[in-house]
Amino acid sequence: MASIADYYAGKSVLITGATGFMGKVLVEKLLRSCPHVRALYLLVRPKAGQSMQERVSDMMKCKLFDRVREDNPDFHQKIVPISSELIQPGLAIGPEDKETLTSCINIIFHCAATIRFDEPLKHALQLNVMATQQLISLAQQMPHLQAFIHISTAYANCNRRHIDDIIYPPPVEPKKLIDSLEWMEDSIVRDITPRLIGDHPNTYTYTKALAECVVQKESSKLSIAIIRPSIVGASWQEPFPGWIDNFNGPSGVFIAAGKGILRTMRANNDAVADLIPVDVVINLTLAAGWYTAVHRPKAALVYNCTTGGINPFHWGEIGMFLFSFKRNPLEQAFRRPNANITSNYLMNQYWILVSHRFPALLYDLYLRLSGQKPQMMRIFNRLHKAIGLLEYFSSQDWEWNSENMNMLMSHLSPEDRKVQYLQPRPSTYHTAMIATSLQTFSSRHSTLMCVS
Ligand SMILES: CCCCCCCCCCCCCCCCCC(=O)SCCNC(=O)CCNC(=O)[C@H](O)C(C)(C)COP(=O)(O)OP(=O)(O)OC[C@H]1O[C@@H](n2cnc3c(N)ncnc32)[C@H](O)[C@@H]1OP(=O)(O)O
Ligand SMILES: NC(=O)C1=CN([C@@H]2O[C@H](COP(=O)(O)OP(=O)(O)OC[C@H]3O[C@@H](n4cnc5c(N)ncnc54)[C@H](OP(=O)(O)O)[C@@H]3O)[C@@H](O)[C@H]2O)C=CC1
Repeated sequence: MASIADYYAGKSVLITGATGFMGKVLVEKLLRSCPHVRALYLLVRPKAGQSMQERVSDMMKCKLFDRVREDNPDFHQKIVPISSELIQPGLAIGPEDKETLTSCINIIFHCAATIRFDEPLKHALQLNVMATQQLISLAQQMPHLQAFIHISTAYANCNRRHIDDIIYPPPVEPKKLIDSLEWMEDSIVRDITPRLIGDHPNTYTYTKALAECVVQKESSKLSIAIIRPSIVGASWQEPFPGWIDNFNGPSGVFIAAGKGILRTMRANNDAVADLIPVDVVINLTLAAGWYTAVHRPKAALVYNCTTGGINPFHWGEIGMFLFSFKRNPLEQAFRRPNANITSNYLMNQYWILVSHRFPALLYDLYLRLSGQKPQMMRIFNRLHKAIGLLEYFSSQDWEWNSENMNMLMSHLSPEDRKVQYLQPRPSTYHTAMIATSLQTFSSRHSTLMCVS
C-alpha cells in the first residue's frame, strides 16, 4: 500500500482555516512531509486591511516555515490562495475559482471555525454549521474528491461523561434551528441562547455538535472522517518543540500565571488535563486523510484525538509545573508567581479576593497617585471573565474511546509511524509546552498581562 507521502504526491488539497493555529501547522507539515503534493488551495478572507495574498505571503514568512523553506525555497509556488468568506452565500468564491476547485481537488481539510466560547449563537451557527454545510455542497460537485476531513472537537459532546468514537444524535435538528433563528432579532436570540444550548457550556461546543450531524448526513455520498482533538497545545516535536501563536485554551492561563497575575483557579486536581500537541493532531489529520481516501470506509469514521486514555496527566500535575515559574517568572512579571489550584469554590473566592483583587486595588491606587491610568482591576476583570468560561473544562473529567485512533495507528507502516507520530509522552511534552513555548511566546507579546 502507498505510504502517506506517496499518497499525497500529485494531489490537490483544499484547506479552510489555513491562517489559524492548526491550519498553519497542517500546511507546513503537508509541504514538508509530502514534498510531492501538487498544490494546496487555501480558502482565505481579506482581514485587517490586508488582502488574502498579503496574509498568505506573511504567513509563509513566519518561523514555522523555516524548515520547509530550507528544504524547498520555492515552496510558495505550491500555495494557491482563494478568496473566500465562509459565512457568505456560496462561500463567496468567485465563479472561476469555483471551476478550478471543482475540477482538481482531491482532498479537503475543513479547519475553519469560530472557537470563541462567548460567540453569539447566530454567528457560531453561521460559521461552524452553515459554512460546513456549504463546503459539503461544494465538495459534492468535485468529481475527483477522495476524502473530506472535518475538524471537530473532543468536547462537541461534553454533555456526556463517556464519549465513544461515534456521532451522537444532535441536540436539535440543525436545519430547524437555522430556519427559526433566521427571522429572530439578535437580542431575542441572545436571550434564549442558554435555553437552546441546554447542557452545553457554550455556543462553541453546541455548534460543533450540530456540525458533526451536518457532516454525517452526507457521509453516504462522500468519504468523510471527523477528527476530534481535545485541548490543542504547543508543538511537541515538529517543526520545532514549543511552537504556539495564540492565547487560547490553557496558554493564556499559563502566561497569566507565569507573570504572577493569575494566582488561583478552580480546577479538579485529579481530573485529566487532556492536552494534545498540535503536531500530533496534524499528524493524525494527515493520516486520516490518507486512510479515508485509500480505504473509503462506508460510514464517516470519528477519531477522538486525546491523550487521557493512553497517557493521563492531571491538572494537579500542571500546577506542579507552574511552580517552576516561582524560580523563573516570565518577563515583566507583576509579582512572584504562585499558583493555587483548588476545586473548592469558596476557597477560590477567598484567594481571588486576597491574591487578585486586593493587590490590584493597591497597585491601581499607586498608579493613580503617581499620575498614571489605573489598569490592574481592568486586567483582572477580563481575566476572571475568561477563567469563568474555561473552568467548566478544568473542573470535570471525560473519558474518550480511542479505538479508531488505535486502528489507524496499526495501519501505518513503520516508516509512516516515524513521520506521522501519534502519541506524545506527557512528561516531556508538558515540560516543552509550558517552559519553552510560554517563555518565547510571552516575550514576543510582553505588553499585555504585564504592567508597562
Ligand atoms: C493558578 C493557575 C492554574 C492554571 C491551571 C489550570 C488551567 C486550566 C485551563 C483550562 C483550559 C480548558 C480549555 C478547554 C478548551 C476546549 C477545547 C476546544 O475544543 S477548542 C478551542 C479552545 N477555544 C478557546 O480556547 C477559546 C477560549 N477563549 C475565548 O473564548 C475568549 O478568548 C474569551 C471569551 C475567554 C476572552 O475573550 P476576550 O476577553 O474578548 O479576549 P480575547 O480572547 O479576544 O483577547 C484579547 C486580546 O488579548 C490577548 N490575550 C489574551 N490572553 C492573553 C494573555 N494571557 N497574555 C497576553 N495577551 C493575551 C489576545 O491575544 C488578544 O489580542 P489581540 O488579538 O486583540 O491582539
Ligand atoms: N485550538 C484548539 O484547542 C482546538 C481546536 N479545535 C478545532 O480545530 C479547528 C482549528 O482551530 P484553531 O486553528 O485553533 O482556530 P483558529 O481560531 O486559530 O483559526 C480559525 C481559522 O478559521 C478561519 N475563519 C474564521 N472565520 C472565517 C470566515 N468567516 N471565513 C473564512 N475563514 C474563517 C480563520 O481565518 P482568519 O485568519 O481570517 O480569521 C482561521 O484561519 C477548529 O475547527 C476548532 O474547532 C478542536 C479542538 C481544540
